[in-house]
Amino acid sequence: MVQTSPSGVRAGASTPEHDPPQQTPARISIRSVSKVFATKTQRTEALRDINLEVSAGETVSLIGRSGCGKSTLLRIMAGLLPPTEGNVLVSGQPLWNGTAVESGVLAQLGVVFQEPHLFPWFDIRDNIALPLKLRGVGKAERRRRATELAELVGLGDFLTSYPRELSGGMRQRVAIARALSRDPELLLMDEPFGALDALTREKMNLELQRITLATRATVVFVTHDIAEAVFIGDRVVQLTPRPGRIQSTVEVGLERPRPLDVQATEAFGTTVRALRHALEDEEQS
Ligand SMILES: Nc1ncnc2c1ncn2[C@@H]1O[C@H](COP(=O)(O)OP(=O)(O)OP(=O)(O)O)[C@@H](O)[C@H]1O
Repeated sequence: MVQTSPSGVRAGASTPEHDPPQQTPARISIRSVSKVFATKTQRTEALRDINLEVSAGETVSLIGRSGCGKSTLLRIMAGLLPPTEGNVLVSGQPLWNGTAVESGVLAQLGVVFQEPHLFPWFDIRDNIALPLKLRGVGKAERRRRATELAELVGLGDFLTSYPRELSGGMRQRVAIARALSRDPELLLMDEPFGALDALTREKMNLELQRITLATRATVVFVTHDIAEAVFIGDRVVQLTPRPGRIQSTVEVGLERPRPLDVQATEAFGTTVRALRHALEDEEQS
């Protein structure tokens, strides 16, 4: 386990000031992002000067106490909320052009939320294929790809079922398959398993690992749960609230694929304890 500087930027990673030439751009790069929510009566500085690089194929977990800005950061990365300052680069291309989003860059992203947001009147195959339909992909190709993805997430036998016929974990797997349907460069996940019971959640953690290893997807994963963050992440980035800033970054040096019982190992326990102490220290300061 390696803990890096409070800036959260690893040694050698690019920063706005020092852009290494001839280096493959990070899959996603958050450059000096700040976000202020302002109304007539209230001003909330949700994020201040966030810098973070995520490499291709890497999974980064974002943790922090409620209100520290995790969802705000993910929404900015997903093109749903413009930053007040700074920008997000996807494979070196700016996502934001002022308050407008570059649709070509947006097309490289897949997003999964806590609620799967499936269409009840579409069967599983059509739910998975919806982004392809919106992009004008022909029916035969859509069906082929949706079938392949349903199999990838373990739902090959449920292609013609409807969302109401599936469990919460299965519905969330449909949402993951749908997010993967466009072959995204990057999968952004905001508490995707937060509404599931503990056992289903563990199973989904394993599933996500299997899917990301199979697709080599780059993932940014928001969670409240420290153990989940460590199990899922190659790195865990801790945000601190008011304003949201990166407090620390922990490298998780556990090999993949990780079985569930990796959680009983000393290395796993040490990483979880270090993060818990960091969160407790922050609470007392
Ligand atoms: N649309 C908004 N308008 C005003 N303030 C907002 C808005 N969205 C978020 N905030 C504020 O920004 C801060 C960060 O909120 P955010 O939802 O990003 O935190 P979070 O870490 O995801 O919290 P949680 O873990 O509880 O989901 C909070 O103080 C919140 O009140």
